[in-house]
Amino acid sequence: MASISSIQIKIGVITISDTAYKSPHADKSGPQLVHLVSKSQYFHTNPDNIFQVIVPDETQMIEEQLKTFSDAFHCDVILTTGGTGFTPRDVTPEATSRVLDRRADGLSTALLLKSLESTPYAVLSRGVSGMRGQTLIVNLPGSQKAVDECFAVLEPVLAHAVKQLQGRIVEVKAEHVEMQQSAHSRHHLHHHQSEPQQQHHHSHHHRHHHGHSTSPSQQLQQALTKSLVNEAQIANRPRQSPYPLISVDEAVSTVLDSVTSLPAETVNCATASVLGRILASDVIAKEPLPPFRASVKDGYAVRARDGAGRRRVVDVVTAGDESSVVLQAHCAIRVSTGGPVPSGADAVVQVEDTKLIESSPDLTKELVIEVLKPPAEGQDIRPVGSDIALGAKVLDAGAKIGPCELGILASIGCSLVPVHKLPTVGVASTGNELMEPFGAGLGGAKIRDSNRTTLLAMLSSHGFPVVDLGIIPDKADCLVTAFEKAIKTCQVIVTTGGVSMGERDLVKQVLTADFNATLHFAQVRMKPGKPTSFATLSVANRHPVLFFGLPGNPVSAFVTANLYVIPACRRLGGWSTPQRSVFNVKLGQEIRLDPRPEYHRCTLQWPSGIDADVLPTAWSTGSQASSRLLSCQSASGLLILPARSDSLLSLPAGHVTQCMLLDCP
Ligand SMILES: Nc1nc2c(c(=O)[nH]1)N[C@H]1C(S)=C(S)[C@@H](COP(=O)(O)OP(=O)(O)OC[C@H]3O[C@@H](n4cnc5c(N)ncnc54)[C@H](O)[C@@H]3O)O[C@H]1N2
Ligand code: MOO
Ligand SMILES: [Mg+2]
Repeated sequence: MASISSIQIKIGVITISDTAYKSPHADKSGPQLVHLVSKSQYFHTNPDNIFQVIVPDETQMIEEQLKTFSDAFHCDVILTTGGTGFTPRDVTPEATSRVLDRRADGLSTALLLKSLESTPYAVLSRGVSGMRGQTLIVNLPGSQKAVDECFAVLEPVLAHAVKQLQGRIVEVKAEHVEMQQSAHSRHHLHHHQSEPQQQHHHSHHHRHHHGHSTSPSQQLQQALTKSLVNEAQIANRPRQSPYPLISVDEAVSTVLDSVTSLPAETVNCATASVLGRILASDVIAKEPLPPFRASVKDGYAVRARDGAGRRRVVDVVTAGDESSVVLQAHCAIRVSTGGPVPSGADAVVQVEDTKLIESSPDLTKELVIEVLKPPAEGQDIRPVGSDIALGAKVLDAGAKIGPCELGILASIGCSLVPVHKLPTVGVASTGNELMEPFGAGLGGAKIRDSNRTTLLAMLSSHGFPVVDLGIIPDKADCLVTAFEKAIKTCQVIVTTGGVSMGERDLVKQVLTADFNATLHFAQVRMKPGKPTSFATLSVANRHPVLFFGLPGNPVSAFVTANLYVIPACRRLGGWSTPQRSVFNVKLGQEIRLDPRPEYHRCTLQWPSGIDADVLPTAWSTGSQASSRLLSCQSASGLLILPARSDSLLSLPAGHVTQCMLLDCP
């Protein structure tokens, strides 16, 4: 029993009832389950690890909630109560079945048998059980009495089920051994007090710092509690940010200086993946263009030295054809634009500069024409390689492959090119308040997660492969689990939220304490985006992983992603000048300054005349609150405004200031 009772279980309790959803006080079974769970003798559940919600009898909302507890909160067990009966609104088993990967009917049968001891009506409960990923989900009936009875059946087996589900059987065995050994060695402890106290050292053990040996029980402890951050001691947190406040320029240079381009890979020019990529080496033409002497005009191939005058039309070549005739004196071969100029000819005369003298009676042949002006040698002929010479460098290393570059590669038959690899960028939103954006209705103090949608779309539109890392609750363990997983597949990890001064702002602590990441900066003198944090993580045999902890406010996340994340990803992808273009604009209106240098969203009106001195006019998008994403809607640029000072409170209309262009590089 002792080894079983050491397990920490994270539990989600969902009351499923229209009535309880409308009046939460009516819910007795949910609180009862929480109570039973927290006082269990069979396993430990820290109060922070019990999540409880009420949802109505709506299939989609039930499904969403099960997924959130399983996929985002990484609950070990989800217990539902209610919605298992026969009324039309009872849909819990259907919603649950839709999210399960595997069924565990034995559990539901056991619950049924237990309930049948009290009432024959228990047969009307349709609850199901099973697994979604590493989460065990069990439907319990709605009544408090049934909850008590069913929990009594579940309680003794839950911990074992969780361990099995998470593949911790080996650790369980190791723990038995370790317990026996430690009981043995405790007798000898006081004899070794002059030796280093190794048992304290594990608190400095970082992930990815292999080489420390940890005992099986320490490993088990880490597997269970994950983070080394002491998130409970909120009174211990600093009351001022310990990180220096740096300038935007310094922050941008810090980011770009710590990033080098990813190595090259060869991509096929016939695939869309090549567009927007940066060439890793020069491209040399292995074919000339044109590959033959090509006519520039529709007309007649002639010998220039024959001058003006009559020519017999001896052959015809249209584009794509060849002529086997070698042109003789005072003859002409009719040619078309792009067709090969026959040998013997050294000029082309356009049809406009000729006159028809004689044709066949059925008009299908031109027999004789007259060249009206004396032609010059080489006239209207594109020599071989005149557009692209054989062996010439057509594209430089560092060039971005756009539509024309791709066309150039096509024109010389270059099907494979070396380009810098693209970083895979993972995007997560952190926050206990967040719900999936496009799912069911909101409740309580929840808001919809918009940052992930914005950032994933922004990164994809810049051509970077993205991974949706979901919503991570503001819990150190959850952050550790999510980051560990993300590091395996992503070169860049972008989170939003959890980087400021709040007690649940744990991102930086987890990065430094649990991952030994180098935190380069965590405060930037800018509005929005002050708590923007940037860290790098060394991973063996790989490019360092870049970590951007962007602020949670939607505008702050958008602006800082443009300033830091996009340039960093571009540099990884091989861009030598990855920053957005900055140019001068004229303010269309007076703009009041913020105490911090501000990146003020604006629309731009481009001058239509040809006056070289006229600049685009910039207009504010209105309230610049960091929470108001509407301030970014239709914004073409970010005005780079200085901080307010006593002598400068606002900038007048007509003032010329710098603007960073958002809608193109
Ligand atoms: N005592 C202080 N408090 C705050 C400071 C400060 O210096 N001292 N800085 C403020 C500034 S500036 C910003 S910006 C925010 C940044 O906070 P966090 O990065 O810790 O983000 P959260 O606290 O998690 O959330 C802030 C805000 O944004 C909303 N949010 C978060 N994630 C999302 C999302 N995915 N989609 C939509 N909205 C989201 C969240 O609900 C909060 O309202 O801190 C200030 N506080
Ligand atoms: O810097 Mo925060 O991003 O103002 O809102
Ligand atoms: Mg915060």
